[in-house]
Amino acid sequence: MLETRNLTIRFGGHVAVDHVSCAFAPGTLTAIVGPNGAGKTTYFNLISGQLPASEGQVLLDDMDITALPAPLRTRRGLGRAFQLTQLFPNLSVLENVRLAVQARHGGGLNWWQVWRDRKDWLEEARELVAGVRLLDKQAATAASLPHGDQRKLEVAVLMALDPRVYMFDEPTAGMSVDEVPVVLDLIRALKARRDRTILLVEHKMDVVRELADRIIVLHHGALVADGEPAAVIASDVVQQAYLGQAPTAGEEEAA
Ligand SMILES: Nc1ncnc2c1ncn2[C@@H]1O[C@H](COP(=O)(O)OP(=O)(O)OP(=O)(O)O)[C@@H](O)[C@H]1O
Repeated sequence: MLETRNLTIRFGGHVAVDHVSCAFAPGTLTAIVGPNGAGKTTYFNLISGQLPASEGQVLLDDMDITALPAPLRTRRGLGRAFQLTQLFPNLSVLENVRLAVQARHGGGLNWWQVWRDRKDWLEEARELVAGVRLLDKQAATAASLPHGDQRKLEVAVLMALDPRVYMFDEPTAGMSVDEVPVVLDLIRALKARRDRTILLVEHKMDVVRELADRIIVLHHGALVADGEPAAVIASDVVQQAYLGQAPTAGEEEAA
């Protein structure tokens, strides 16, 4: 179980994440939504350790990991897609995924001959590369890929690491229309396993509505709604703070 307690960060006088307390259970996909600047990415950064909390805690299986740097949180099972640093730019698509498979099996990230000979790991890597539709580019270096392909490769690397907590920050942003379903299918398959905690920051409400078991809403850094998707989307707080800001008929007349 991943949990944040009163998690807060201030930038000068600005409170970007404001005492957010929330628990995320395995087998649940939680979408984090909110207007631009609401604090979603900053909340992710606090959970994954990219930013230090001003106040509050991050707990993983009841262990306080607030003081741990990002790599140690990763080692404990927090996995975040879309940190380009995860990729080795000069290695091929297949090698990037193979190294992640190797890391998961405890082989570390050293490029030793002995690990290269593990045909089963190579096969697993190839299946993951096929899953993101990059087999035809398996020999290309990560650096040479167009943006959408790099993001798909990041998903494959994350799947290869198979963390207990998956964090996706706008997974389909910058992807072409034919790439989007590939990534959504993978998230769907992951969700169907029902054994992983999945956090998803996503602006596209149709995606959120379809994938999320639960939605939390951040607004000005604070948690303002939390619950079952249909109810949260219909709630006044979301309609006003996020979705429409559509004035009611009465307000239109008054304006
Ligand atoms: N390193 C930083 N220094 C100063 N202010 C920051 C920093 N990081 C984020 N902020 C501020 O914190 C607030 C929350 O930003 P954040 O990027 O988390 O919002 P968001 O909900 O992810 O927005 P978007 O949907 O546009 O990605 C914003 O006002 C932003 O300017």
